[in-house]
Amino acid sequence: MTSAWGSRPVNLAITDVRLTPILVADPPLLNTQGVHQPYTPRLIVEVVTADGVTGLGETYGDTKYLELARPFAAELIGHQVTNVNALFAIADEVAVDQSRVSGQVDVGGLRGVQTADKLRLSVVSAFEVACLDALGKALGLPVHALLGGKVRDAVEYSAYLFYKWAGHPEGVPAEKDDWGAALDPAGVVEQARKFKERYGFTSFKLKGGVFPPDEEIAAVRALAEAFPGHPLRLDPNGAWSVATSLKVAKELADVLEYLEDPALGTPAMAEVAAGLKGAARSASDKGGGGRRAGVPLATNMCVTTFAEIREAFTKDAVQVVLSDHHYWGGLRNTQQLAAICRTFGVGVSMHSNTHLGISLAAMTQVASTVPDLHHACDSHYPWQSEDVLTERLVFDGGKVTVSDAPGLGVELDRDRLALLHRRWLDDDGTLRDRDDAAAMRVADPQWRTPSVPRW
Ligand SMILES: O=C([O-])C(=O)C[C@H](O)[C@@H](O)C(=O)[O-]
Ligand SMILES: [Mg+2]
Repeated sequence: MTSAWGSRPVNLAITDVRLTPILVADPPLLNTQGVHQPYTPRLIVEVVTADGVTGLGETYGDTKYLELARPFAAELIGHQVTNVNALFAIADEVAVDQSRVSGQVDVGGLRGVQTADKLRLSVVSAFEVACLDALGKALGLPVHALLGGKVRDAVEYSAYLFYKWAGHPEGVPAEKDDWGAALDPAGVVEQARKFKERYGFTSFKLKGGVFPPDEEIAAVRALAEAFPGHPLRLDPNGAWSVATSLKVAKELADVLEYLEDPALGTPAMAEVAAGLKGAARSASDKGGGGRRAGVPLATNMCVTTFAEIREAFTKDAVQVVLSDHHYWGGLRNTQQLAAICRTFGVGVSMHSNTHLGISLAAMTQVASTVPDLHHACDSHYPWQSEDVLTERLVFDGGKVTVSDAPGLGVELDRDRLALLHRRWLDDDGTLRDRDDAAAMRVADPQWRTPSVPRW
C-alpha cells in the first residue's frame, strides 16, 4: 500500500497505544436515576502506527471499561490498523470480571442490559474508530469513504433538553454553566429557545422520568405551542408502567415524533405498542380520520445488542432503534444494525450519552453513510463546554457538516487532554465511575435509585 502523498509504502502496524482517562465537566442534568455528577469519566484512545500516524477514539471512561481497555490495548501492538475485524477476536480473549456484569442493567441503568460482550464492544468501538481514523489519515481519505461513502453532506441532530438545576449543589467543586434552571414547562421552553438560537436545532427531545407524567405532558405541550410543527420526543428511560405509557402516548399523540423507552424491557414495550396500535385502529374504525396510526416507540434500552433484536422485532415492540456506536461495537456494526432495521422496516437514529468531539465526529461520519436515517440524531455535545480537540465541532442549522478531511477530520489538543487527565488523576475515586444516584444524594441524602415503574 502507498500513502496519499507519494509512492513510499506505508507501514500501518500499530506500534503504540495510548489510553488517557479524563474527567469532563457536566452540568446538573436530571434523569430518572438522579442527576449528572459535576464531572463525568471518558476514555481517549490513541493508536499510533509505525509511520507515526495517530488515530483517535473515545468511549466510556468508568473503571470497568478501563480495566478491559488496558489488556486489550497491550494485545494490539504489531496488528495492522487495516485489520479491524481482528479487534473483535482479540476482545473475545480479554477476560471480563463477572462482578462487573452481574446486574441486569449497567450503572445508572440507562443503557440497557449489561453483558460481558457489550462491555467488550464498548471498548472495541473506541479502538475501531481510532484504527479507521489512522487508516484514513494514512490514505488521505475521510472515514466515511472507508465505510462505503457518504450519502449526505450534513447530519442533523436534535436538541437534547433536560430538566436541570441552575448549578450543582453548594460546596461541590464544579464548573459553572450559563443554561440556567429548567424545572417546569416554561423553563423547558426557555432552554429549547436557547438551543435553537445557539445551534439552530429544529427537533427537540426532552429527557423525562424526572417529574410525575402530567408535568412532563405539560412541558411537551408547551414545546408544541412554542415550536409548532417541530418534531418532539419524550424519553423517561423506562420509568412508566404500561398503563401510564399508554396514557401519555395517547395524550401527546398529535405532537410526538416518537416516544422513547416509556416502559422498561421488550415485553412491556410490546404491550405499549400493541395498545397504541389497537387504539389507533378503533379510532379509525369510528371515523377518526386524520389521526396518526399510533405514536411510534423508540429505544436505546431494550435493543442495545444484536441478541435482543429478534424478540423486539418479532413482537413489533419498537419502531425506531437508537443506535450508539459505543456500545454496538463501532461504526461498521452501526451500519450492520441499520441494515437489519431497514430489512424489518424499523427506523434508525442515534442515541447519545455525555461525549466529546471525537465521538461526535465518529457519529457524524457513520451517520453520513446510513441511507435511511429519517430522524435527527441525539447528541449531548452542546452540554459539554470542554473538549480535547483543537477546534470544537459546530452545529449549523442543527446540523454538523460531514468532514471530507482525512480520517475523522479532528485534531487532539494535548494541553487540554493533559488538563482533563490531571483532573482524573487528582480525583480520589468518587468521580471515576458515573453514579447519578450518588450525585443526587448530595442534595437529597434520602435519595435511592427509584424502582421501576416509578409511575
Ligand atoms: O436513554 C437515553 O437517551 C439516555 O440514556 C441518554 C443519557 O444517558 C441521558 O439519559 C443521561 O445522560 O442522563
Ligand atoms: Mg433514551
